[in-house]
Amino acid sequence: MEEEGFFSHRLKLMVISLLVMVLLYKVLNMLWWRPRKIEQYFRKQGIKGPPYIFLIGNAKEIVSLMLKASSQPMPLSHNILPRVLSFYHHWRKIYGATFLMWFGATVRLTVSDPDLIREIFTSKSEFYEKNESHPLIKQLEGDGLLTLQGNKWAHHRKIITPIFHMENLKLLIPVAANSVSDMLDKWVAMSDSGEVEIEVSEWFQILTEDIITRTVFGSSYKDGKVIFQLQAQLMALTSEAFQKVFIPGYRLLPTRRNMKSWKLNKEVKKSLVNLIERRRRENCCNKTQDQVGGPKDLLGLMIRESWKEMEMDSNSSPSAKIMTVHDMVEECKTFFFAGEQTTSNLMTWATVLLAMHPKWQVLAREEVLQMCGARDVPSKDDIPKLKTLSMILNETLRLYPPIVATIRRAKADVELGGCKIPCGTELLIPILAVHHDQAIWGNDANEFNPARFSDGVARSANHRVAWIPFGLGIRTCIGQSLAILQAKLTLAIMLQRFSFTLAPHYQHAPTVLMLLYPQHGAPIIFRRLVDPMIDEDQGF
Ligand code: HEM
Repeated sequence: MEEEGFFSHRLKLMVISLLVMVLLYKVLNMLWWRPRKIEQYFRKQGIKGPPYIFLIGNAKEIVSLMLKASSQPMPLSHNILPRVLSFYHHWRKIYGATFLMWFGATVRLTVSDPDLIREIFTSKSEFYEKNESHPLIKQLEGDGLLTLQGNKWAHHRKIITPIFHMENLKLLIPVAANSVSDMLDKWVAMSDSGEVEIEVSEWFQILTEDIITRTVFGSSYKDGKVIFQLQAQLMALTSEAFQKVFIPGYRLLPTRRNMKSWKLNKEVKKSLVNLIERRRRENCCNKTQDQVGGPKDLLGLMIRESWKEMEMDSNSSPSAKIMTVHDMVEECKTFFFAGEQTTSNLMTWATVLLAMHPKWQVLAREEVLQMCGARDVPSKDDIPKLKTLSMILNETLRLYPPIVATIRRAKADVELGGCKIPCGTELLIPILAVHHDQAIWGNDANEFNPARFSDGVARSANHRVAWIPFGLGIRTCIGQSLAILQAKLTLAIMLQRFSFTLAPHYQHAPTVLMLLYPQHGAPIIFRRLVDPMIDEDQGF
């Protein structure tokens, strides 16, 4: 008996030791042997990069390069790549444009050749997928269009697309113009002797919050506004956390900030569920309610679709896809995340650029005055005719794209530009670097020259895949027409009422924290144009 117990004890010990050894092998393989093997695999193909460091990869060097670059403002130049993507700029000089780098034990290959970018996003897109976001961002972005994959993504995209049809967006113009006018009236009220200094990035954020809220909630705008104000607080808290050095698992600890975030997150979800349930009940009593008048909104479309799907489901196929309340909640969060700060950043940089380049400001104002006069807000028919403004926005998105890079992951072993890429490799596409590449845009790649877009985007550079601020292929930005419409409307009304210059204490410091933003704000001096027709003639 005793002998039997002794053997079973030894057996247990052996099994435990074996399990520990297997675990150790797996950990070492993941954190050491596999990265080394991948490094060698790429080196044999002529692709090098900064060496992998156990566990952290190149994170320490990336953080230190980024901190050094953002420690001081830069001259008033648009050569912002060395400051904004300092690690990319640094290693590209050493290893060439295609190099390997490590985020922890995850390998990333940089790809900036437009032919290869086209392959990844369009001709061979079935071999690539979106990667998982940073855990902090994951809780903000919602499990909606941005992150969904496969059939569920295609189903949601089909339901949501009608919101962004031009005919629908045009219906938003009167309310959007009212919001812009209200904002500018406040600036006038704040101005002493016709002049006022405005931190535009803050004001534009409030403005875009408003239009996104209308796009998402439509007739439930007021309730939606309260919810999105909470979501905005959550986003500010996450930005703060994002600036701290990332410690794995830290976000799970009950710190004061984490607890506040959890509470806000819960409140947002609960309020969205309540709002959706209420609207469903209303629609149930009057299913046509959302169809009369007003633009289509995200919530209305999703609820209507879920009714249709439920009817279909009860009649026929039990496998029909149904959009659940949870799906709707996640899509609302996604829209706020994807649409709010991106658009306000575009408007901020466009205003800064027009303040830096008065010649283009005058040209843009002349066009607005010619199309709509000095007082009338631009109508749905005027907006497409504002060609100079379109060129200015395209050039702004080229030089200062709100999203400076994107990532795809190889779903299988693939070949790209003659290079063999193992399954799981992440590809980093530095949109900002493509947009500033002299080989693509010519010697004036770092100059502000909207005229390069005078014959349209397709002819602005020597490659058709050179301008990609909204991404490319089937996962291209669904909200781009809304963003451009809002930016055009806002700038047009602003140009009608004010001339503007950089505040003397403006510091040029583009930096990236999720999106590209002005590190020290964007203070602009606005001067009221009493009669823009006359002021224009006098050369303002
Ligand atoms: C200037 C403003 C904007 C910029 C620069 C921008 C940029 C982008 C980019 C680069 C992508 C593709 C990301 C990738 O492929 O990895 C994207 C996707 C997306 N954007 Fe935008 N965006 C803007 C405004 C908006 C607005 C206003 C909305 C919504 C109201 C929006 C909603 C989305 C959504 C839902 C996706 C995911 C589409 C999909 O995968 O099907 N964006 N955006």
